[in-house]
Amino acid sequence: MLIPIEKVILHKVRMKMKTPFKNSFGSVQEKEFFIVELADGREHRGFGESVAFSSPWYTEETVGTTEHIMNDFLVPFLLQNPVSHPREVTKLFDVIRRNNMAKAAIEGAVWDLYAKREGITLAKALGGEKNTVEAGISIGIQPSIKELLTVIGQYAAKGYKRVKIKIKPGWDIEVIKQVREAYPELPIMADANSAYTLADIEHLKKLDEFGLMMIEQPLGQEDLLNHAKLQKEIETPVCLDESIHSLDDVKNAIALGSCKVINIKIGRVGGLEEAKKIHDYCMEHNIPVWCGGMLEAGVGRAHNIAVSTLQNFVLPGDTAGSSRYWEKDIIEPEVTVIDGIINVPDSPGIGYNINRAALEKFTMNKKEFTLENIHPIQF
Ligand SMILES: O=C(O)CCC(=O)C1=CC=C[C@@H](O)[C@@H]1C(=O)O
Ligand SMILES: [Mg+2]
Repeated sequence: MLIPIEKVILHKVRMKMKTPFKNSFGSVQEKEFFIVELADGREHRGFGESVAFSSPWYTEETVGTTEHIMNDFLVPFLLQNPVSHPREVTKLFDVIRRNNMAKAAIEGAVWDLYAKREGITLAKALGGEKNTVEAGISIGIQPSIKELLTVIGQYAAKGYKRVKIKIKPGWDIEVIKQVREAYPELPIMADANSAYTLADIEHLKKLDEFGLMMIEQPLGQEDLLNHAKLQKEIETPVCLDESIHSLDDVKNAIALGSCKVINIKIGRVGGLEEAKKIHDYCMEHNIPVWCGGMLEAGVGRAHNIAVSTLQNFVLPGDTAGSSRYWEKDIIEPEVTVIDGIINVPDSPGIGYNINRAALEKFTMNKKEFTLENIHPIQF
């Protein structure tokens, strides 16, 4: 049976984070994004969240490109071509190259709508089995090592299952050394966001003595070959983030030996269906995966929790609680982390309600699309 989509609403939202998040590229504090709302003409509403940032420092997508691609292509195309299962959306959108974050925002909303219509949780619709997921925390670059140690202490006290520390040249070996000395037992990892090149191999080898769970994306996003060379030389497992946009990228990375761990971000890989395929492939190849974060508000967070219930998400994700970034989230209840654990909600779909008052408060503008008001798309 087709999933009837009568109306698509794109809420353009702006939320201010409690504190800026700083990595090797720069700093984010104001986050603009879209909440995609799909109405089935009955009582069900499906929600998705776009994750691209305002400028193209993480991948090439931005809030502006997401808006253009959703408004002018994806939304009209979906309204014209109803699907009977969310897995068909990936195939439908395949005629449009890349723009994975725009695709994922809409595909995620179709999954939520589908699960709600079926009366099952999104986690179950995806084939997830866990009732709880482990949460890690990602900590941006701090003004000093002393401040970093304090921030880590606060999150360690909350029971987060692992701490990710951002590194870059000049803020790396000494930082990790001091963190390790201060917290000898804490599971820690480092994320470089491509701040190094293969010429830094001897420098990166120095990280081996600190027992890191992994180093995330040390080299450039196109550098699968060099990551393979690096992985052969260092003991610390390499995890790929920015290099992975599809199952094909994962196949290449594993065949080359470029990494031992994969960070799956639903937006970066174009949606939940591709995320699931990557998960399954990694499981067959003994590559553990975890769910990366994009500083999401509640809807995106809920999708991350649902995908993390799949069996091979064996490492804690960047799925912190709502209060990590937001004074007030747009879902209710908010996501809470207790002793590093999130209870997977058991009501249908994403399992959290939209707090309409909060959503309205943060909405800058809203566009509604129906079959009657769109320009037909043909390829
Ligand atoms: O959502 C979170 O809490 C994770 C944040 C995080 O570590 C990242 C988000 C976006 C870009 C990067 O800076 C970084 C990452 O590379 O994983
Ligand atoms: Mg990363």
